[in-house]
Amino acid sequence: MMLTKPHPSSRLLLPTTTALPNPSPNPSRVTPLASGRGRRGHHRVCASSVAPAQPASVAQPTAPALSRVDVLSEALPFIQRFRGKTVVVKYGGAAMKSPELQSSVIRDLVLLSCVGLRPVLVHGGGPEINSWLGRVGVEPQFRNGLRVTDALTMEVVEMVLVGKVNKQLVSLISVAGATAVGLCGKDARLLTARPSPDAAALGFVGEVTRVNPSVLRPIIESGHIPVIATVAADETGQAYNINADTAAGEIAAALGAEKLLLLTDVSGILADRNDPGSLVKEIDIAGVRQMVADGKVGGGMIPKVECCVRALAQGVHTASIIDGRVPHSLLLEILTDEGTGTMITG
Ligand SMILES: Nc1ncnc2c1ncn2[C@@H]1O[C@H](COP(=O)(O)OP(=O)(O)O)[C@@H](O)[C@H]1O
Ligand SMILES: CC(=O)N[C@@H](CCC(=O)OP(=O)(O)O)C(=O)O
Repeated sequence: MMLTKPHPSSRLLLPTTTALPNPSPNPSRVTPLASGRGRRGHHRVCASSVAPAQPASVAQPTAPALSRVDVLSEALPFIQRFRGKTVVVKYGGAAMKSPELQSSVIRDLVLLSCVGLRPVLVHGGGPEINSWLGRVGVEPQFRNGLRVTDALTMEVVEMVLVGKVNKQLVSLISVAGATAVGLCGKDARLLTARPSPDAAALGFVGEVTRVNPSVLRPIIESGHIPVIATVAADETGQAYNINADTAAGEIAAALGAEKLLLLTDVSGILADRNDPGSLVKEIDIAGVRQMVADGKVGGGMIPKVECCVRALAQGVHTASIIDGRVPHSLLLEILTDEGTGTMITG
C-alpha cells in the first residue's frame, strides 16, 4: 500500500478554473486571414491595398498560454492510448451537489468524448433523493451505505433519479456541446434486478443479476454519451433501487471497459478515514479486502470498493476512486500520469 500527503496544488497540471484554452480567444491574437472571411464573418480588406507593409514582428505567447498548450501536448499519448476505449464514470453523492461542479464534471466528460474516448455516465443522486424524501416526511435510513427502501421510498427514488437527475445531466451534456441519451436499468432490460440478500432489512434494494449492454452499443457508436440511472426491474416488473457504484461496476464489466472511475466526495480511500492526509494511492485487491475486514473502510466506501474489485475480476483494466470535488479530477486521472485518487489494481 502506498500513502501520500494530501495532493499539493502543484500536482494539478490543469488550471483550476478552466480545462481548455479560452474558446473565445483574445481578438488581438486573431490573425487576419489572407483571404475570405475573418472570425466574425466580415469580409476582409486586404492590408496591402490600404497601407505599406509594417516591419515583421514575431508575437511571443504568454507564459499562461504556454502552460495551457503544454497541458494539451502532455495529454497526447494518453489520448492516443485511450481513443476508442470505453470509460465508465460514476458520478454522484456530495460531489454532485454544486451546480458549478456538475457543469465542470460534465464539460470534462464532453472533452473526453470530443477527443475520441467513449464515456458512459452512470449516476447516483443520494443527496437529491434525501431532499425529496424530506418533502414527503420520510427520514432517510442507511445500512452499510445502502438506502433502506420501502415502497414509498422506491417511488421517490425512481422519480428523482430517472425523472430529474438523469434529465438534468443529459441537458448539461447538451449545453456543453455533446449529445447524450438518458436511460435507466429498465430500458431495453439494460439491468435486471433481484432483491438483495438482506431484503428483510433493506426492502426494495436490488442487486444486478444480468446486464444487457446491447442498447448501449449503438448509442456509443453514434457518438452519444449514455447517461444511466440505476433503477431496474425484476422479471415481474417490480422496481429496485440499485446502488449506483454497484451498477457502474457491472456495466463496466459487461462493456469490457478500459476504466471504471468513481467520483466521490473524499480524495480516495483513506488509511485513516479521519485523516484526509492518509490517502492510499494504489492498492491491490487483497489489500483493499483486508481494509474492509479490519473495519478501515466503511459506509458508502464499501460498495465502491466491492464494485471495483468485481469489475477488475471481470476484466476491466483499472478502477479508481477519485475526488469529484477537485476541479478536473477526471482529466487529471485519465490524461496525465499523476492520477488523483486511489487506483485499485487486480
Ligand atoms: N477508508 C475510507 N476512506 C475514505 N472514505 C471512507 C472510508 N471509510 C468510509 N468512508 C466514507 O465513505 C464516504 C464515500 O461514500 P458515499 O458517501 O456513499 O459516496 P458517494 O455519495 O459519492 O457515492 C466518504 O465520504 C467517507 O465518509
Ligand atoms: C441502494 C442505494 O443505496 N441506492 C442509492 C442509489 C443512488 C446512489 O447510489 O446515489 P449516490 O451515488 O449519490 O450515493 C440511493 O438510494 O441513494
